[in-house]
Amino acid sequence: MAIALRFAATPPRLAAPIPPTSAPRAHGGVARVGAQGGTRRGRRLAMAAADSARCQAKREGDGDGVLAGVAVHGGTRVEGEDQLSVVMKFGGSSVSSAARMKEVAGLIQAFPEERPVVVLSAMGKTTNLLLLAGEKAVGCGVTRVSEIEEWNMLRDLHIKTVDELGLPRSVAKLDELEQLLKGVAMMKELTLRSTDYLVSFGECMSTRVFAAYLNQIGVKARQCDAFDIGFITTDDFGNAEILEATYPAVAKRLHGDWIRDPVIPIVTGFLGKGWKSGAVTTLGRGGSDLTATTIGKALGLREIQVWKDVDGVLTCDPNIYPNARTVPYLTFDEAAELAYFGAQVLHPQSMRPAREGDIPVRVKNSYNPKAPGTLIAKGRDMDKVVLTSIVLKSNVTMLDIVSTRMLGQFGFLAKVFSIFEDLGISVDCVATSEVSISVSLDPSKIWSRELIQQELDHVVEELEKIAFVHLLQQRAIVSLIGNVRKSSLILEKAFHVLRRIGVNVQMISQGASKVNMSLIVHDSEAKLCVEALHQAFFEGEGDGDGDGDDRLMAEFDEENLRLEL
Ligand SMILES: Nc1ncnc2c1ncn2[C@@H]1O[C@H](COP(=O)(O)OP(=O)(O)O)[C@@H](O)[C@H]1O
Ligand SMILES: N[C@@H](CC(=O)OP(=O)(O)O)C(=O)O
Repeated sequence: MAIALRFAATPPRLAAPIPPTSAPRAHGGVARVGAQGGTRRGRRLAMAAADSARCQAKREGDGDGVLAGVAVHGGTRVEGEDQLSVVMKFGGSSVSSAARMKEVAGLIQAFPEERPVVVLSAMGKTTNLLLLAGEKAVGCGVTRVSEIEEWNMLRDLHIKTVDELGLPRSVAKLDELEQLLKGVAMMKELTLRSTDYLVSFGECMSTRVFAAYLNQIGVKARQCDAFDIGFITTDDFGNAEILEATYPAVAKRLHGDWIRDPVIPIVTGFLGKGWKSGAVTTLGRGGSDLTATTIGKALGLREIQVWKDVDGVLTCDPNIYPNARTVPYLTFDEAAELAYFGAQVLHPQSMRPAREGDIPVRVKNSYNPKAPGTLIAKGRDMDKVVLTSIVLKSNVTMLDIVSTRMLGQFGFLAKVFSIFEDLGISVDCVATSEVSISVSLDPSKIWSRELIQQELDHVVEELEKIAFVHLLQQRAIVSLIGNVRKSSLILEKAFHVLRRIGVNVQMISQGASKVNMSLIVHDSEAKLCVEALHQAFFEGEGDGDGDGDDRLMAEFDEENLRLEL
């Protein structure tokens, strides 16, 4: 196996750290300049822009109610009481029952000075249940739809929830959903397009129930379907991309509605409208985070909050190793890399709008709102940062591709990658030498779908026309997200730990992102690696034999301690 290690050029210096704030801040009525208007000149420009937009809105009689107080997508803005101020996104784990919805309503009420846009996911595991119910409906026959276990589970959950919240059962759209499942059973067919429509019921139901509950307790709210308020996407059902036109459209709609009638918008996460088909699309699993950051950028909001069931982004997946700790600060780049390499806590694309709009993202725990959470922003002081988080992506397939031709030939890499492009397969990690290339393949073209064997056979067949190919399955990528300026320190320590536990690394890759070093190991050893690396980097354990290794560990512990202080 060829091992190649590519080091990045000198990383850029990042900006000063951002002061922590443990709870959303109030602004009263004082105009505040957003992140991009931080300088005096910026502030003057922002004021001028706001004034001119206000004048224009006045001149135009505020036609359809838009831009009265300047809501600029991704641009400088001035915040006042006529503006929505934050996004609060609550994931499925935060709204999994009536009790949880009451808690979330309490959280929104706890910050009366905020003017939030609320984004909700489907309740609990509803999306999974809808997908399974749809699959079963295809083969079960119309008369047996009512027996589908997953349909019964999600129907019972929604009925119990509306009953406990004291709402009419009709709020939950369950009849419509049952009709749809019967339609699928009748047609004996579920396309990607109809799957998205089916799955959209999860968010359509949770938002309707929650908005009705807020109104019932006297907090004025308006339910909004993302596909009706300007979320315009590609027509890639199951994994649609948000198009640029979304930003002005969403800003116009949400801001206009707010000016006309300032009640809290409760927006369906995860959904959009295909620009050609006009049909409902979904943004890939976990896509409500992306809905939230898109709204944040569209309206140029002060902060995007994503409320989860953990105390923020953690040093590793707590399901893999429960001693995981909260990471207090992250840059957008670190968070994006972490999400892309498999940390389920954030949608892989969700950092993009936040980064482009320079809107800080706060990851909070709806079960423990006092915990400060994680603040994700453009820059942070990286001087004392060594390792930030360890991410594991399992069930990865690797290909070792060795050229059949002589050294020094050109175009080999181009040929290899054009084959991947033609077959629509995305590559995660790459390591190259003169005559060989090792790649790991993204196990999912569509977020949760595994690369199927036929596709793999096809890739190998194509590559074998130009190279010797070895297919290696059941591998795992252990990604070390950290300060690449300390890459030697990180790798020295990591390899020391891995040698100690007897694990052989099969490939190393360090991308240009400057925050991620990826090690490929066998799947069966991956969990052990994460545990041992976590203990060494975050729990201060050497191997205890009192030699230089322990001194190295002590040096690391000292650095980490300084960081914590
Ligand atoms: N590095 C990590 N930090 C925090 N949570 C993680 C991490 N890796 C995986 N997770 C998992 O992600 C879950 C939160 O994400 P998700 O289920 O999408 O939340 P929600 O549905 O509330 O948006 C946690 O419960 C945790 O099990
Ligand atoms: N309900 C969708 C979208 C989503 O974002 O969910 P969550 O926020 O619970 O991860 C899903 O399960 O993929």
